[in-house]
Amino acid sequence: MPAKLSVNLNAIAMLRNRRDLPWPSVTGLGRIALQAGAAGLTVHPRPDQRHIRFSDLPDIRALIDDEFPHAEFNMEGYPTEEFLALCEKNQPEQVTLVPDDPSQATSDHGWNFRQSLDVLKPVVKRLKSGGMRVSLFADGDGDAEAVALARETGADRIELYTGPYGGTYDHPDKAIEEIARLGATADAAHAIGLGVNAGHDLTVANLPALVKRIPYLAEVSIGHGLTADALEYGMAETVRRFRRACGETV
Ligand SMILES: CC(=O)[C@@H](O)[C@H](O)COP(=O)(O)O
Ligand SMILES: NCC(=O)COP(=O)(O)O
Repeated sequence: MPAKLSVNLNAIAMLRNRRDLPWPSVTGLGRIALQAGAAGLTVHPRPDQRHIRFSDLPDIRALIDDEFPHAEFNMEGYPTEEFLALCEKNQPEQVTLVPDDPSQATSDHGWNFRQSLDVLKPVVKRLKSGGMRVSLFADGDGDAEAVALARETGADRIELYTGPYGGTYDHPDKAIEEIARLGATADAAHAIGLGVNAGHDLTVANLPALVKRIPYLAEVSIGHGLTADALEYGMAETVRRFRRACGETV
């Protein structure tokens, strides 16, 4: 079963924010991605709104509801009251909780489930009671005990942080090691009924090995590498290339 592709629009929004102008359009590029067969759209509305603005969220919600009712909206963020209220207002199909400090340049680690269990449990319950699926950002370090704790929060899925794997683009031997670690973590999650997503620094080049190792991978959310390719191939053709890399026949 191919992994579903969710296109992250953060980088599009970062480009838009360079000027006080409405282009490139976040919803316009999101529409092209969905028209090309992406399964959904992902955004990470960071507290400083450096790229995705809170005002983008209802526009993306409306795009999916009005034009692509079978697509999914995935919102990522740290569970502050502000972020949780944004989730409850915009009702994404999935919320991906990440342990990011507002000062972080990007997401670069998963949850410490041993330390954060008591924080995550009520948040997961609140979001699920609001009808949203919950995924937790997790390091692909093969720690089965941590995965069991992720399950204990009540979350539906984990999202494997694939940044270290993405960074092995010029070290094939290290890529094999990272795939093994990610696979072990995924297997531990799958064995106890947790769904498995993945994201961060994924590309057309590194996706096939990940999808092959984790055949039950539910979804990959991709923004930086996909946007870079879209500058070269256009968004529609890039989405088709990434869908093929996810195992889809396109
Ligand atoms: C959670 C994750 O790995 C990414 O989706 C994250 O949203 C990237 O954030 P930036 O686009 O702000 O780097
Ligand atoms: N959760 C990962 C994501 O949404 C996009 O990450 P990246 O492809 O921008 O690194």
